[in-house]
Amino acid sequence: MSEVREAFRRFWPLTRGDRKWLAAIVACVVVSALAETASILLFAELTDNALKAGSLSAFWGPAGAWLAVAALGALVGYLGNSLATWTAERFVLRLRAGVFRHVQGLPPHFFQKHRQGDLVERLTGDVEAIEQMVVSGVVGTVSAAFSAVFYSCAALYLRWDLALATFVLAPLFLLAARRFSGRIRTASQDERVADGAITSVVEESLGNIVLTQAYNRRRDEEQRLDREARAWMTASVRGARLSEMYEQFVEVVETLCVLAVIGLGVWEISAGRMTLGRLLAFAAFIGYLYPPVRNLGRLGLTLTAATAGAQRLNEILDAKPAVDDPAEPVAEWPVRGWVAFHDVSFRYPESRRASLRDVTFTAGPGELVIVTGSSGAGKSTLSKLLTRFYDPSQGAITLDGVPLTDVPLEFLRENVALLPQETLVLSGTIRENIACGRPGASDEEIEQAAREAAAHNFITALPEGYDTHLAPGTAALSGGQLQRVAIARAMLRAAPVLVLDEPTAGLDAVAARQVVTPLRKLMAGRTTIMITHDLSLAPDADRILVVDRGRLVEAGTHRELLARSGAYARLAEPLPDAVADVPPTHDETMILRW
Ligand SMILES: Nc1ncnc2c1ncn2[C@@H]1O[C@H](COP(=O)(O)OP(=O)(O)OP(=O)(O)O)[C@@H](O)[C@H]1O
Repeated sequence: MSEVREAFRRFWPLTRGDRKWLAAIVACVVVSALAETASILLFAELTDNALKAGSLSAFWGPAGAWLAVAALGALVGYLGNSLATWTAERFVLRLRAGVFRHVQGLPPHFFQKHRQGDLVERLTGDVEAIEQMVVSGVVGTVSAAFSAVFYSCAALYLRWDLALATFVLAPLFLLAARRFSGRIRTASQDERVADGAITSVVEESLGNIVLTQAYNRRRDEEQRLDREARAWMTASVRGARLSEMYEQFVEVVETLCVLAVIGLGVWEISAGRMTLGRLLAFAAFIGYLYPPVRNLGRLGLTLTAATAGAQRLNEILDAKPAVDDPAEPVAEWPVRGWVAFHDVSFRYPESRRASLRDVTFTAGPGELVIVTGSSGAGKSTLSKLLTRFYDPSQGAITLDGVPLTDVPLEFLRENVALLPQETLVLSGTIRENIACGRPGASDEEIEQAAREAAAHNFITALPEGYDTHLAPGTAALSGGQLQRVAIARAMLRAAPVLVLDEPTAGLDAVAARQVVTPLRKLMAGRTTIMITHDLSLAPDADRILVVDRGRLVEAGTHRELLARSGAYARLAEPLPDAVADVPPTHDETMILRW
């Protein structure tokens, strides 16, 4: 019960703004129940006065009134149900948007911990389960309670003694619901977890289809899906079996009640204490009473099933963003691009070892600072701190002398552009993919950026040119081409500070060279921090920083560091002194001619 209370405490506030509609829905339900009560009483009158007496003149009055009451009930029922669906969907819309907004602000390690399919399930199935509890559940409970009270009162009004005799069996319904609720909740929780696991397996397998096919992993993937699907089947069958058991048990209790009413009725009629019309009306009230009582019992089950969804959603909502907007942000200013790390140390949440220790360096406008080092040394971590995915555990990072923690997040990310290791593609056309660098950019500006990124020619050679559709994981462009689209996006962003994380990773030598020229254009006049293993641009760098196990072990120019014969010299060993000066290949020449 405390879980239900907790779920309400958290999600009920989301109905703010719609509560007047909830009240209107309940009013519709009350009017419908009243109309139904009136119809039954009119039916009794018709039976006793018109049917039994065979009098047509006694028929018209009650018949007309019954028709009017039925029409009113239908209209109000239609209004109430339409309103209920609209309000419920608005709640789902608001809740899903809120959870999605929250998820979007969560740090990278959250997404490493949660499988995508599971998150999808939480944003769809679990969100709807909460609606079932908070909106439909509340409306359903209030409606069922009102209806139950009306029909009970009507039955008591007709024959209080008979009514009390049949009510004795009512607690059986609630007892049954109580008995089943715990087990139904566990089954529903298992079903949701399994649902998420199935989505995850499908998504992961299809997203990795090349690996699956190339390494003949189809059978393994099928087995993985089969395992999850069987877990889902078991949970789903168990849930359905329990619900069905409950339903059938309730049917038996209902039959028991009906038989009791008929038995008592026959006795009363034979003793001349009741008319047939009254008995039929009484039986109808008792019959109408079952669905609301039954619904009240079932609502208990819905509630327990929904708490499973609420717990899963709470897990997401309780995850905290790693960074927040500053409480007192500095006013925006024309950023020059002075970046400084002051004794920065950083440990990932839930990690025991620091990934960066006492890192200090500066980079100024127009400078290229290359950060290199062995794999796992902490280079990408440095880029995550500079773009404020995380804040340092110790020390500070400043932009033009202002601590990043005082800079509004959106403004920071407008001025510090990141080109991450994996080329990121949005679902949309090439034009939209470039334009997301600066929303609102004109077609001319987009094409100009593409020209500078040496992307214009290959884009216009595509059948649909700039309107070619791209989607994550399915882009029909080469790695080098995608990287140049990303460079065009960064060109358009025109941020004073650039963070390039392995801009040539995954590209072969030719593609890498094709990217170098646009990269140089992109970096011109900006503060660039390039994280890379590829030292072909090292001779151009104003400073090279060598990171090893989280520490800055060397800093200097290419020549200075080579002369020192230390860590950098070992990293650069296989390379000639100035690889960047090699004459262009045939493909490079083609690119330069574009
Ligand atoms: N989310 C995380 N949680 C815990 N530890 C992490 C996380 N991400 C990275 N690390 C650890 O931090 C250290 C530095 O990682 P980082 O990705 O910065 O290395 P890198 O130098 O960029 O490596 P590479 O060149 O292979 O990309 C590694 O030991 C890594 O295991």
